Amino acid sequence: MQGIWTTERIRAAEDRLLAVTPDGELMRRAAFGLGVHAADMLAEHTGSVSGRRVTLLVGSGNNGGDALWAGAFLRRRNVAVSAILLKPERAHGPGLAALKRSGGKVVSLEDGPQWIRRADLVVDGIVGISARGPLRPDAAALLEHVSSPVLAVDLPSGVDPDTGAVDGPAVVADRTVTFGALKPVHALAPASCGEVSLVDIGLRLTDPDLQRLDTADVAAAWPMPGPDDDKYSQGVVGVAAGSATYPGAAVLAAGAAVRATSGLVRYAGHAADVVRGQWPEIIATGSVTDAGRVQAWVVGPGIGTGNEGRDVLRFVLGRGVPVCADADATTIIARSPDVLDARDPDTPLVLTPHAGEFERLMGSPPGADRVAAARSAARKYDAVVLLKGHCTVVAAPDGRALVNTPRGSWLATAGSGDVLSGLVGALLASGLDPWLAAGAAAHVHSLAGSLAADGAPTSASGILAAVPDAIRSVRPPTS
Ligand SMILES: NC(=O)C1=CN([C@@H]2O[C@H](COP(=O)(O)OP(=O)(O)OC[C@H]3O[C@@H](n4cnc5c(N)ncnc54)[C@H](O)[C@@H]3O)[C@@H](O)[C@H]2O)[C@H](O)CC1
Ligand SMILES: [K+]
Repeated sequence: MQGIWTTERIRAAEDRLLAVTPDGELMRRAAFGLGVHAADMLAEHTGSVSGRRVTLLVGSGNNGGDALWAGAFLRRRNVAVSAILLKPERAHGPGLAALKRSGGKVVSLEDGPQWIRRADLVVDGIVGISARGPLRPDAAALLEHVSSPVLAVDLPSGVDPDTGAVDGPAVVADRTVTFGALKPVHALAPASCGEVSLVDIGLRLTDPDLQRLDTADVAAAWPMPGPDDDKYSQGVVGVAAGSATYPGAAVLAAGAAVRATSGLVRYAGHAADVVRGQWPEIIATGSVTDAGRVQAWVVGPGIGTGNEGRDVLRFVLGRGVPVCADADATTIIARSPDVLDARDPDTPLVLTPHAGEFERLMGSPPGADRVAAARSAARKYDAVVLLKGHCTVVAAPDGRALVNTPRGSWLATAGSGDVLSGLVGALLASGLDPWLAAGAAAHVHSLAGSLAADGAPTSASGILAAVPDAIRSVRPPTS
């Protein structure tokens, strides 16, 4: 898993490292890596480095210092470097001196726009991990003139470093070069960061505040049949979803469970005939009380929020096996929390709210800090909470949190959540840790969305059809 640390943790680690490192050494390490990436971007976008023009946007802190030192390094490659100082009197002294010594230019804020317009690359050294609030007006005004590729120093200015929230003018970078460790913004604001590269400056951190699954984690977690397996041994999942009026949610959720693993899938509900017709391998019955033994339940998509839906949810919660409560089940829990009394406290529960369902559960929307929001819901309901959004956040009651950085916005389509709930349920039935099950399901769901879309809008059926290829992309067939 990729570790992600808050700016507070990173600053503390930097301070410890600064105490044992020669003055300015850390910054030069960071800036050298930044300079290499800047040259790489020039070559990529213009075909050459020497003779190209780079304009630095320089704030009043060390973020600006990184940019100035990187400019000095670029001068060695015969790049024409000009620096716009947002606060000339507070610009990083040694960095500014280094740039001047190397032949870099300092231009006034007033002349800044023309130097931005003629640049082959703009380097955003306005503000880094000490950013507070939206971008200040003088900095925001400069962004209007940017037409070249943008390289963000540490993080794109104007984006909250710890939440990834953007609530005003902000840099949109083609590439972000960060130093020492990933910050939450790098996983939570992919549209602002562009491609994220990490430069090692010797920072060593443990016990991350946030994590991101990498392919190897998902591959290791995903259950695959072995020589000693049979249809039961990989976990049987029950799906209580849909209705005679709305069978689609049942078909999608149950179908996703079929595609997720090789375990047996049982369906229970009024859409049994339609589900049986679409998925002959599913054992379908009209009622959860007739469904037989399962190792996990998915409940909610399309069951309705009336008494019958509540009875189905109460029954499923009382079975003593992990439950993924999605869609209508989330609304029932929000309206009638006493339904959770049917749940044995040791029974793992995964809630999968989107923002609206979250508001019903918690009484207010997730807000800017979606990791904190998911954690608060996880504590309140003693459940794993998979908070859907452009970036899905999965929080566990014990405080663990992971984020899934999306590949585009292809999942924003009707029925996509039904597919996700089926994937979660199948992984729960396989015995996976519920937090990891939700995270791995979200990872494969996101992959399936981008594979199904392949650059054009897709639908839940397309996402469902792409699940096997998404699994193959993390677990290439061995035989
Ligand atoms: N510690 C090190 O040696 C290393 C630091 N690195 C770089 O340093 C920055 C963090 O630097 P810091 O001086 O703490 O602050 P910033 O440069 O991020 O910004 C401070 C500066 O910016 C102004 N400011 C704050 N909020 C805004 C805003 N919303 N809009 C505009 N301006 C804003 C404020 O006036 C402050 O003075 C870190 O990100 C790295 O880039 C390296 O990592 C190497 C090691
Ligand atoms: K920046």
